[in-house]
Amino acid sequence: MGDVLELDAVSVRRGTKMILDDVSWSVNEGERWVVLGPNGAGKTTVIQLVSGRMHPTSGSVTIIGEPLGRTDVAELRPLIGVASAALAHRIPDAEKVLDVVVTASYGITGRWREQYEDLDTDRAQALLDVFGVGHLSGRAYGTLSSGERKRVQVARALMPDPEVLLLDEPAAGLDLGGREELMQALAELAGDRRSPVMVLVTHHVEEIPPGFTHALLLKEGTVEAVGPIDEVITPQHLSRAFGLDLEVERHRDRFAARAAGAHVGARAH
Ligand SMILES: Nc1ncnc2c1ncn2[C@@H]1O[C@H](COP(=O)(O)OP(=O)(O)OP(=O)(O)O)[C@@H](O)[C@H]1O
Repeated sequence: MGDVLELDAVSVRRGTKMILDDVSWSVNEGERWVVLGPNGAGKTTVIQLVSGRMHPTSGSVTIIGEPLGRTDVAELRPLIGVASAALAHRIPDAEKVLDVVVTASYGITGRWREQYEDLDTDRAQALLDVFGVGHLSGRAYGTLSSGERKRVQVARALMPDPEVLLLDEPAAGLDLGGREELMQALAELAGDRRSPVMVLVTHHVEEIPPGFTHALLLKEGTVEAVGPIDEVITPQHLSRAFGLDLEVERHRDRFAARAAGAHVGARAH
């Protein structure tokens, strides 16, 4: 099977700063990837490249078999669903939740005069239902909690039935309940073979949903480790990437990490 996404020796430079330095990565059909690394490691830059929103300074990017630079990105965009804080900021507060999702068929935010087929509204409602926010479809987006908004954003990203789903920190800012509900919904999505290829960016191993198969671990714009998730999410690799001695546990399908030697009650009074 061919690569769905590929970075080949990609570097991105801004001024004198190398944001990505010789990064190679390939994503195949059926895979669910987590892109992990500390602040500033280059995770969002990777997402911008593979969503066709940025070109590399050197190296090549291939998106769904099409080389970036020799392809009309406008044609590729509907094939790539993205949920990110940057895109979420563009959703008007007054927009009805159903419309937030339905407008994604046309790659726009803000419903204005477009006519939608019943089929589209039915699909949007079904996606909201899958993420447990179907009962909010008539509400204004601005009235939702951040957890509810995150789920609406993922439903929106899935609306055009993309071949790739890119999720940039989908659990950021959620409380424990909100995070766990989102993890469950993403785990179900990851476990469904009809789902698109998934790439999820996070700083936290606790935010990797069950069913994710591979990981790309970045450190200061370079690849610290890449491959099957069990080979990448190890104390050695995470300690090097985050620059401190870490312990990593795996319980069933979830990971947890903490500083080595950190024990409850260890703080002196
Ligand atoms: N236009 C720019 N000019 C200079 N530096 C930039 C520019 N855009 C991004 N950077 C820097 O590139 C680095 C990588 O940014 P990126 O947003 O990809 O990291 P990240 O891993 O997503 O970080 P975070 O976890 O904090 O969101 C950061 O140090 C950032 O400051």
